[in-house]
Amino acid sequence: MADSPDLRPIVISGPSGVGKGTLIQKLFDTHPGTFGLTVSHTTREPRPGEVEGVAYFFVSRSEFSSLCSQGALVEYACFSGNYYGTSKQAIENQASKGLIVVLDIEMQGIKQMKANPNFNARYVFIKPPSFEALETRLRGRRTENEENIQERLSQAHIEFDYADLPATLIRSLSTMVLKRHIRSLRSFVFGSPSRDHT
Ligand SMILES: Nc1ncnc2c1ncn2[C@@H]1O[C@H](COP(=O)(O)OP(=O)(O)OP(=O)(O)O)[C@@H](O)[C@H]1O
Repeated sequence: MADSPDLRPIVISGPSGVGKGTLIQKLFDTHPGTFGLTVSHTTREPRPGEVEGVAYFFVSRSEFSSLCSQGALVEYACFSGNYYGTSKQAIENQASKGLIVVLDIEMQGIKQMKANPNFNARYVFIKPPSFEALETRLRGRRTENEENIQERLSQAHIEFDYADLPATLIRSLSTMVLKRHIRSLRSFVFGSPSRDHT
């Protein structure tokens, strides 16, 4: 009898411009019907044409906060004042169809996932052949202005350092970061400092 397939999610991370999107597209193109993407939750307003449950699950800040405190999200982050997160349910929806979920997650999200002992995934960090190659790829994409490119390159140094840390140290740092995240989300949503000093 054949072994059952390993359906643990594959979590891809790496500095901006390294080629994560390109790689994921290639995975889907070369192995149709094998991989799946998840629909994220967000507190941002839907844009015209965006369909609930297709582009995102659109929720209020307090709904997002309760998802968080119920442990329903495996990771979340705030960009431009809006929260975005990946739910366990979204992953399970794809896994129940026999698909391997592929997630493209930035460093803060990786820290949260690694701090969660109930989230079992395979982590892949994509490194460029050199820092110069990363800069060439970022510039070659022609989607960013100079300020943006510099920001992304300095963030890349932080991500390389993180990726090179031993796994045990990453786990303990991640737990601390996760607790801090939950506290700041609570005070952002409810407008008062948290009394949780865990
Ligand atoms: N293996 C590769 N060798 C050289 N160039 C590559 C490689 N993979 C991707 N590229 C090019 O690098 C640029 C960045 O790729 P891509 O947009 O996939 O990066 P990304 O990691 O998804 O970035 P972001 O996190 O900012 O979305 C693109 O122009 C792409 O064509």
